Amino acid sequence: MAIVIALGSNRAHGRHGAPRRVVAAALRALADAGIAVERRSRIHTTAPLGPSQRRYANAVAAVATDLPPGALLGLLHDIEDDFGRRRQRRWGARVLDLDLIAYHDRVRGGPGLYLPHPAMHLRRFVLAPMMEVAPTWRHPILGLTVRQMYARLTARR
Ligand SMILES: Nc1nc2c(c(=O)[nH]1)N=C(CO)CN2
Repeated sequence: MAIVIALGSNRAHGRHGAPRRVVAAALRALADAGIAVERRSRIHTTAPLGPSQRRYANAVAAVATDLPPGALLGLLHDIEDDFGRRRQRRWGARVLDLDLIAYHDRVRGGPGLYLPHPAMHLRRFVLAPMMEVAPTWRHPILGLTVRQMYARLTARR
């Protein structure tokens, strides 16, 4: 069981600085917002998926909170806004992206929030850091652990 948030940045922030520092500051912002960060991965530098040319800083956090998923997502959006994220360009360079990846074994099919995150099992930049914080979490639809999903992704290439 785990509530997992993925953090990503590939654009510097005026005050916080480079993407790695943005991610570190965002982890602190979660704690400041009352979200207890139980485990956090190290900050990975990852090749961009999609059109952006810039590398990302990515991390995941396993958190504890009494907030239900929708309220937690709202809080994540508030933190993104505090970091000056602009929402217009899909998959453009971004200061801070916070995704709710998993909420224990909750399954939810939108609108606005899908659980688990529908692409999590295909994204190395989510699964590699998740291996550090929740390798035994099991995907409630696929029936696979993080370790198994990561192995499948790695075997493909
Ligand atoms: N490596 C990497 N690539 C991405 C990422 C990300 O966080 N890391 N986020 C995206 C939009 O959500 C698009 N591409």
